[in-house]
Amino acid sequence: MDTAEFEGSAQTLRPSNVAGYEVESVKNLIEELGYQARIESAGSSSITGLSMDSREVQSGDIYVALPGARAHGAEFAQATVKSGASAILTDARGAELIGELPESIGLLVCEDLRAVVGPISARIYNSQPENADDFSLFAVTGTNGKTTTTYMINSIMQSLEHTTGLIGTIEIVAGGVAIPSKLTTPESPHVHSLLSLMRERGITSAAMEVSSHALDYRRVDGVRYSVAGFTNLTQDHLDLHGTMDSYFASKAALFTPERAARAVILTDDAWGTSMADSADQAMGQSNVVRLYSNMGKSYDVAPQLAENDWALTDVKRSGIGHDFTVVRGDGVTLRTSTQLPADFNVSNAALAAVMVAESGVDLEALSAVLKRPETLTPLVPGRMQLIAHTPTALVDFAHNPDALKRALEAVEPAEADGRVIVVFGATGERDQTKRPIMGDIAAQYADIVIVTDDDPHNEAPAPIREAVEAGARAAQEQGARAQEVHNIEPRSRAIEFAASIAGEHDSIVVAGRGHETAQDVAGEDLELDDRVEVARALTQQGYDVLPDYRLD
Ligand SMILES: CC(=O)N[C@H]1[C@@H](OP(=O)(O)OP(=O)(O)OC[C@H]2O[C@@H](n3ccc(=O)[nH]c3=O)[C@H](O)[C@@H]2O)O[C@H](CO)[C@@H](O)[C@@H]1O[C@H](C)C(=O)N[C@@H](C)C(=O)N[C@H](CCC(=O)O)C(=O)O
Ligand SMILES: Nc1ncnc2c1ncn2[C@@H]1O[C@H](COP(=O)(O)OP(=O)(O)OP(=O)(O)O)[C@@H](O)[C@H]1O
Repeated sequence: MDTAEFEGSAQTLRPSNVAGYEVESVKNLIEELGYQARIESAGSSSITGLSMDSREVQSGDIYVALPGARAHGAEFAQATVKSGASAILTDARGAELIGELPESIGLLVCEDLRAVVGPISARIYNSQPENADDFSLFAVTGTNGKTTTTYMINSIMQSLEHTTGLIGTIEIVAGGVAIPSKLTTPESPHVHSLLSLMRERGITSAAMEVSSHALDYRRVDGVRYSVAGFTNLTQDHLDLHGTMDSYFASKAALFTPERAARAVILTDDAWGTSMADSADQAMGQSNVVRLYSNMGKSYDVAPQLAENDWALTDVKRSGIGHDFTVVRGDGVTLRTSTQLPADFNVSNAALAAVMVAESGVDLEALSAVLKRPETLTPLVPGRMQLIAHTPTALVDFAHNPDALKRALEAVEPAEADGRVIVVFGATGERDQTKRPIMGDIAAQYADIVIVTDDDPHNEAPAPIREAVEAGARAAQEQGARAQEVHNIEPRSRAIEFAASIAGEHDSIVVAGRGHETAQDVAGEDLELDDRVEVARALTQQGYDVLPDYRLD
């Protein structure tokens, strides 16, 4: 693989084999999709790319000027002419805003812009050629576990000798080469250009995180996954979705025949069951697979399984992880293990294994690679990432109530005098209702609660901390476990404090920021890597840390 050719970001990289399109053919495609479009000006330049952001327009692009929450994309259309745009696709209001355009630039008007931009991107970039079954494309959605599960799928597919791609929160990787990106799920023009680029470079399997934002903003329209998986649904992102029901509806949109050939749904609670029922209705029962994982714990009595459903059994603690088996209703059995800590990683690993099994790979080959302990133990940066053994110190990305609870449960010290110490905060300008709830959970599952800043963004940090602290103190008053609740900023000092009070038998969890290396405070990115801070603070206290984090 030629790494030099990947220089650029998900926002700028384009496949090379792109046929040109005329404005007329884009109009025809919109009509084929069942929407209306009208040509204001045919223009004279061929369309070879697509962009939804004026700042990313490249020569030959059709610029899709959308109305947004803050601006109308049409306000930036004139700038795209200078960047070499061939045409502009906008709505009637956008067409008015744009004003005069040079004759060579096409202008197409349609009122359903978000609905058409994905399929148009798919066509322009030919991202999923018809009858091409040589590419396995996996999608994972759910509140928590998307990144971890996609890393696990990626690792399995690599073990099966595929050249793989990964698209998600931490990074986009194509054939081992990282491509910088801004979003968990990039905008649809980027998704389609990346998929096409991956095909061009000989990649045969990709795993992708699909956020609820992506489904709401139609970033994966025009993509059809071989297998789509669901992890779980718990409180998060209510600032966008308003209610859990509407959050559920956003996620359910992935499990439709247009978007996925097959679905694997973790069915551990009422949301999982509803998701599987909804998928049954949309995709037909034979294409929907239920996976019963009992939240990552062994079933004493395995549930009654339909022929194509799976269940987790025989979970046994092994090192910091677990050995386990997944069994299908028809008797197929896969025994495997993961060394990533926590019950939820057993669920994630089971989901990854079953999604790959359901993608049509050879089950004997799969069974063989799953026997290797490393297959389901990829390094997932900032997810339950161990920094030191004594005391146990982990950096984790838990930034919502369920993840925090389950991360804290997973680090319960083995020794009677061991305590759980948690350092965390809440993000500014996001779901405010989470703040006291996370404080409450911390006080219930930790002995020492240290509230600090997460990414305040443009919100004042002190009131965010106070809201979290109030939740912890209220729980404490009701007899929760926490002996102490502290409110300390900045985050590095909170981590230092945790290290300074930690005894050898304690567990420290620094939660919320995971792999992130910059903290957004009032629009300024301050350098901050929890893993480095934890290592530094523990080293100062005379504790040893894992080799990757030893200071020179
Ligand atoms: C809340 C949210 O998701 N907003 C998305 C939305 O923005 P918006 O409606 O406010 O757009 P706007 O700023 O009014 O601009 C309108 C249009 O003008 C364009 N524009 C704007 C300025 C300019 O100079 N030139 C230009 O072309 C914009 O690209 C946009 O198309 O539409 C834009 C274009 O489609 C998205 O880029 C933008 O995502 C922003 C960047 C974002 O940060 N989204 C986050 C919250 C997100 O999607 N996160 C999820 C993960 C969540 C999780 O699981 O934690 C993700 O998948 O990453
Ligand atoms: N299956 C799970 N159930 C509950 N919590 C989980 C699960 N898997 C991971 N977590 C917790 O959620 C955090 C985020 O995990 P991960 O990054 O894999 O999920 P994600 O869905 O990609 O999250 P995000 O969309 O916020 O990036 C982890 O650090 C861990 O605390």
